[in-house]
Amino acid sequence: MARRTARFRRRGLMFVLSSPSGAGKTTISRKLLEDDDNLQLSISATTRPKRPGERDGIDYHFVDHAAFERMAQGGELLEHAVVFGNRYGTPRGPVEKALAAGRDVLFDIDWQGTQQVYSKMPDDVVRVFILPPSIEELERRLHTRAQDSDEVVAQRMAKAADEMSHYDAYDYIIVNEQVERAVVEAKAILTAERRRLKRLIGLDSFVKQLRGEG
Ligand SMILES: Nc1ncnc2c1ncn2[C@@H]1O[C@H](COP(=O)(O)OP(=O)(O)OP(=O)(O)O)[C@@H](O)[C@H]1O
Ligand SMILES: Nc1nc2c(ncn2[C@@H]2O[C@H](COP(=O)(O)O)[C@@H](O)[C@H]2O)c(=O)[nH]1
Repeated sequence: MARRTARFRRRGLMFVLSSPSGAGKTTISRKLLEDDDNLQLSISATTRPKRPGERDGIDYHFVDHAAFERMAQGGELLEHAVVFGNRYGTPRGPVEKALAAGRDVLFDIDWQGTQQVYSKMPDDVVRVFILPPSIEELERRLHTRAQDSDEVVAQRMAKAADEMSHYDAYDYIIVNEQVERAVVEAKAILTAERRRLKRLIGLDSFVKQLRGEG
């Protein structure tokens, strides 16, 4: 007798990482994306100047102020905020398309953006806040990244305490001491959130089939 393979689908989720600048969001994100075919990065638009090694359309969509304003006014951004004096925003189209196709989307956005996406799509958003092991280590990381001037590093350190004050608006906290450990923890959260009952579509008929009712 042929085996019947009952199937059910899942709506994609929005996996949001926030932290003070330099705590390790980009590092952790890259490792998550490397190992996970069902996860894609939301590529933000920003008016910030490109850092050495950054590529347009891969790390960010680098746009001027007029283009950013057009996107914001035209409703093309799911959220947007001013961070460290530059504008950042999440293009809406790729996110909606991915979620509908059951793909998960990873966001590296600040607390203001997290608040906006959560208020619009609370059932789809999983919020993770990354803390550094100490404030001294955070400063060391910003300096060793060697991509920002001392002035920019000082500006980011001055904002770190304010950023961290928003930790309690998140669902999960990861202290990024050892990057491998932090990645394991982020993967565990993602795996568990993917199995949440509320994200599964058509489970009812699968269970009916299992119960011999289908
Ligand atoms: N666990 C860790 N131990 C040591 N260094 C780390 C660790 N995690 C990240 N780093 C290093 O710290 C620096 C900052 O990390 P990263 O760029 O990932 O931070 P970020 O949170 O994305 O910052 P931003 O918000 O400014 O984009 C990088 O040079 C990275 O290699
Ligand atoms: N609200 C949003 N914040 C964003 C977005 N993209 C990035 N960010 C945050 O900005 C700071 C600085 O990033 P950097 O790359 O200039 O170091 C960091 O906290 C990011 O998480 C966005 O689309 N919306």
